[in-house]
Amino acid sequence: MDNNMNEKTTADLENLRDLIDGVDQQLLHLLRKRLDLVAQVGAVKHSAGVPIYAPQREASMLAKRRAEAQNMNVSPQLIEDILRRLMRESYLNEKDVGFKQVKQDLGHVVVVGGQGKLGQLFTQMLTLSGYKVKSIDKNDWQDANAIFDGAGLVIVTVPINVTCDVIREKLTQLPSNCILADLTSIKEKPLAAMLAAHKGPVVGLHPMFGPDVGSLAKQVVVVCHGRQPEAYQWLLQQIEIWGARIVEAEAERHDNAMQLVQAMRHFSTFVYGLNLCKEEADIDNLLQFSSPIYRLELAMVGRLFAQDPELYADIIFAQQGSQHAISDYLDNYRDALAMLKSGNRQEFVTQFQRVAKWFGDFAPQFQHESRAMLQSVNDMKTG
Ligand SMILES: C=C(O[C@@H]1C=C(C(=O)O)C=C[C@H]1O)C(=O)O
Repeated sequence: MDNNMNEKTTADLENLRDLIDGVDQQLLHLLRKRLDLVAQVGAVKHSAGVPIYAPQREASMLAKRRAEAQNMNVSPQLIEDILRRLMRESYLNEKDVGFKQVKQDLGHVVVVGGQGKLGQLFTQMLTLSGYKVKSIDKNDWQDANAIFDGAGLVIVTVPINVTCDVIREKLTQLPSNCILADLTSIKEKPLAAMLAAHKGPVVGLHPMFGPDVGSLAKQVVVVCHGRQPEAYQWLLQQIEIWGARIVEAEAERHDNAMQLVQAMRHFSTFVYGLNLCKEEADIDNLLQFSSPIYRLELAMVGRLFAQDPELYADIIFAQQGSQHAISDYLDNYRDALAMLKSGNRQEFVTQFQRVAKWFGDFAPQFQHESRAMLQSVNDMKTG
């Protein structure tokens, strides 16, 4: 009765609500119990070196709970949603006990760009796995010799536009058995620069996530092999123990995909924001009228502008090829606009059907996936 003073109520309603409060409190105790068990799982995994994320266990557990829910006349989707949310919590909690250290006799790790957000994330994950990590950043190069001496792994994670220069100018004297890796979101040029600068093991990595993920469970790390894969196999295993999936790719193909997945995507988001700004759209007002999908879209656009412009400039300006992808988009936009201006409604329907056919089974799959997202956006609403 504390905060629902203004909402209409009756004695019957209050009685039922007390019972619901009791059930929710029991749920809370069960959650505590589950978290404690998960913490024990985390400790066992830590000593056994078992990955934090166990997809087969999850699938079989979900299938059983869904079947049981059905028998109890509970929506299977409800229990699945709840368990998925709980599993997300598990990944975070399992992380607290640390991770098994795959490579015991490495020497230390140097993170070049250790002050950056991704550098900090990898430093944290490596430290949680028992490695000694030293960081070197813009202003520390006078201490370089001491920092690199005895390093077993050097990870470069500096802005894209200086990555190759840093590799070429600073990383030519590494110990010969040291692994040289980078985390840049383009792969061809940094990989070539690393292979030229260093004669030992080389690997290109691209973590396909931002530094705010919390846990690496289910995230993807792209690997482009450079030289002596047997020497850095342990690193890939270590990343898998953190919960991520390793996807091998050829550098040129990866970079081509990034023109669409990153440069084009972020650029069109940027233009969307620019347009809202120039049109002096009233965001408060738009939100008042927003459908869940608009809210989600605005969130995806707005979150870009909460981040570092340099990072996105880097991604968008990194590859010449991105300009072609973006120009093609503009051409298609222009053609579509001409179709609209000419009032050719039939042509719109025809093109729509063409795209739908091209999406094929992905269209209904994406509709299903996005339904869950839209519902949770709606759940987030308060007043
Ligand atoms: C708890 C575990 O770790 C993860 C979390 C799970 C959960 O919270 O139920 C299930 C599988 C794993 O992805 C486990 O392996 O059992």
